[in-house]
Amino acid sequence: MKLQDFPQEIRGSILPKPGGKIIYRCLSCNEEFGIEKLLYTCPSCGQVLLLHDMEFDRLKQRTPEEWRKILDYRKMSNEPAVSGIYRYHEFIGPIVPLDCVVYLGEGHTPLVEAGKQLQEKAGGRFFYKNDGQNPSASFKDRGMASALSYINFLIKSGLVKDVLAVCASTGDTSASAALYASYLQPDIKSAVLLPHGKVTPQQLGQPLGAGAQVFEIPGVFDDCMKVVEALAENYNVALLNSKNAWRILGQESYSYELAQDFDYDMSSKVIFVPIGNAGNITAIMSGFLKFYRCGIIDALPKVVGVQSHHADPVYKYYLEPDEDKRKFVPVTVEPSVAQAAMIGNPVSMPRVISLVRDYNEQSGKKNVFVVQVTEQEIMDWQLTANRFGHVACTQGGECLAGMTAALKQGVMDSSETAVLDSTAHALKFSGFQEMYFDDAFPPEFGVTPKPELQNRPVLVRPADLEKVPAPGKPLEREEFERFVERTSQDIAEKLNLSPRE
Ligand SMILES: N[C@@H](CCOP(=O)(O)O)C(=O)O
Repeated sequence: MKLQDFPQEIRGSILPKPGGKIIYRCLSCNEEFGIEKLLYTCPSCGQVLLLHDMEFDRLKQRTPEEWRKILDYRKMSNEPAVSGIYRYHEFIGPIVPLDCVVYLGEGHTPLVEAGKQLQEKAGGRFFYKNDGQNPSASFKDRGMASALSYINFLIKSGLVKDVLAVCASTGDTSASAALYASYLQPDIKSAVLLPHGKVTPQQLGQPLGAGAQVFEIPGVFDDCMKVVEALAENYNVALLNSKNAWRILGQESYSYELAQDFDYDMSSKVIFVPIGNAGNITAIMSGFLKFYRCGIIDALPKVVGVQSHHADPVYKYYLEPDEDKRKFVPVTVEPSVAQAAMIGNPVSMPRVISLVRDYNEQSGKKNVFVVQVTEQEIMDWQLTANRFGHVACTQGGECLAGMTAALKQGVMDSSETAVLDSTAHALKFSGFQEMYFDDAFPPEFGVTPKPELQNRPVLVRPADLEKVPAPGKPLEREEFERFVERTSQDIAEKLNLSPRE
């Protein structure tokens, strides 16, 4: 819709102008720092940071009705800068001018309700939010659009130049970082660090294709992360992991979209999210809290983090009911099909601890939970979901397994509606499906295929045919007719088809 066609009272708010006052705040010592320089940890005490808008309360000058109207009307604008995560500009990056916004088609991913049969099998009503339908096929693009828009702003303001962006990754962050950096070249180049052999071939191909420098190193993600932290500490590079608080702001868009998808009614909703480096659960809680503080939603949904028993440090932390006795202990991860979340020492853990406290306090009750699932359950539920019309990745399977666990434990009840985060596209993780179908999982995964979920192609090659077509070698007419007749007969037999009357 053209700007002049929006209702008069809304027109001036469709394209937001820069505003607010954003600062970094340390989660431990509360010290505040300006944003002219990229910071990842507190220069005073070394703790992680979050970004705060010192003028956030100005957003409360608009009534909740006005906000909903503005956000809903923005949906109709074709202006690229407000077509993605910056539809929520005032909540994500209010200081970023619209001409610095990098939009590659991220955000506004489909929310798909599971069919009746699948809901019955799983025991509750649920939707998948398909974040694999982002440009680099994962939710990381939300955070990357925010981080790179901000860096673009710094470049355009002459505050930084010739940026080398670096990240450690289990595969999705690197794909996303490389994609967004390549869009902004020559001002930004990227280098990504991957744990050798622990990233799927599809994910490895993504940064290579985008022209990033790809380094594979021994160990697991946690080891790569330490190297990237050392690089960011000692060299002039821009760290693009979610330790970078701009990533968190962008990923808050997930919550804003859900609020909008449900017409701002978040009561009786349960949001399931896998926990890996813990940036996403941080962003989800933070996003809902901001909308709640402005009255845009009038209920905070329940948030349930899900972890595999092969990478469960956050689950273990919350097993201790007494808050004062809780102590965070990183774990050594074991192979996981939810490979994107195979992380034993999440960098956002201090943010999680602080936000869970805040979220529960604002909710007036315990409203954040963490459940644990097995590798077997993750695979079985991923394949089951996809048998019923979804494109869930293994992390999406982890969420559905988490929902069934939450129903059993009474964390969720049958009157509630769940939203499951399929964080990436199923195709990135098709190797795990192949292993399941071929019963080829190495024993350390602990996955035994259920025959009813396995599937394999069947080669049809009638034995009595002398010749069959081959690429570049078509058959003569009669031979070809014979080939079609015999092959269709064989398929009909295998499918048990009855001939037409
Ligand atoms: N699953 C992540 C791990 C890094 O997470 P980040 O959100 O801190 O960048 C990946 O895809 O690499």
